[in-house]
Amino acid sequence: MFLVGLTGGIASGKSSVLQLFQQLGCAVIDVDVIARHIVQPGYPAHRRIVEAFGPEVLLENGDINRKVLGDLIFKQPNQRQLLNAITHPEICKEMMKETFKCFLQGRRYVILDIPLLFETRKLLRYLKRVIVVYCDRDTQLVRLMERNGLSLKDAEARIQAQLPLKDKVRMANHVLDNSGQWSDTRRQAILLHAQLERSLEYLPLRLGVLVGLASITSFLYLLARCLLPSP
Ligand SMILES: CC(C)(COP(=O)(O)OP(=O)(O)OC[C@H]1O[C@@H](n2cnc3c(N)ncnc32)[C@H](O)[C@@H]1O)[C@@H](O)C(=O)NCCC(=O)NCCS
Ligand SMILES: Nc1ncnc2c1ncn2[C@@H]1O[C@H](COP(=O)(O)OP(=O)(O)OP(=O)(O)O)[C@@H](O)[C@H]1O
Repeated sequence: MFLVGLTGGIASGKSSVLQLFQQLGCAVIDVDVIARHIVQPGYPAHRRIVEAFGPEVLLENGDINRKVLGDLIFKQPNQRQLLNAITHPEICKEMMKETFKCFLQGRRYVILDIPLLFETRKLLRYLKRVIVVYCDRDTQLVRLMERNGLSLKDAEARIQAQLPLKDKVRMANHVLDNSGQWSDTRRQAILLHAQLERSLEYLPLRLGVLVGLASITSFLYLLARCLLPSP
């Protein structure tokens, strides 16, 4: 099974594209969903967040107040590092479990939406391909402000907390430009899906050819040893 990473910037359109790949029949894993799961009350990360940031980051029902915690960590890099140190190992464990489930289901490849793939870099070596969902900065700002009801200043702080999207584009194998209409992105994603399906099909084939060639070479070598007189 092969792993394909999908990343981008905050509100660049990763989840929308991931949903489309899922509709096209791909196995998908959304790391933001995992990140929300592992901070529920009762989980170790929840306890450690309260210890580190205090009860101010809790709602009345005990859930994490994501708005308060978000405002805190997107403005202060040291607080962000602290939250990452608590959540990332737990996210990683859960992601490995989900990936293993896909393997047991016999999936040929799985697409993982990992927002901080290039910031953390740890998972890059396991990925066969990386797709970056790009959109220009003004569009990203507007979409982020609208979706999260943020001021310009707060939205800019969130974008600043990540590597520039242009740098991520340079490190990608495939780029989907989501600056325009959704129908345009959808068209690009459908083409990319077909391309991925084709190219990943060739991998087992190439392996088969290699094994075949190795077997023929060994057979010829043994045959030559039997037929040729020994010195
Ligand atoms: C800070 C939190 C509470 C804000 O919650 P909120 O519901 O507002 O945002 P959500 O979780 O939907 O994340 C939205 C996007 O924010 C960006 N983002 C989230 N966490 C971080 C971070 N630590 N550093 C930089 N960008 C981040 C990503 O692009 C993500 O896709 C939450 O994002 C969180 O718990 N983050 C820590 C876990 C993490 O690193 N998640 C990112 C996936 S590895
Ligand atoms: N092509 C598009 N045209 C208009 N709106 C779009 C387009 N693509 C995405 N959006 C909207 O932009 C917002 C961000 O999209 P989405 O949630 O898919 O981004 P994301 O990269 O997953 O965000 P995050 O990093 O916060 O998880 C959403 O409100 C979505 O509906």
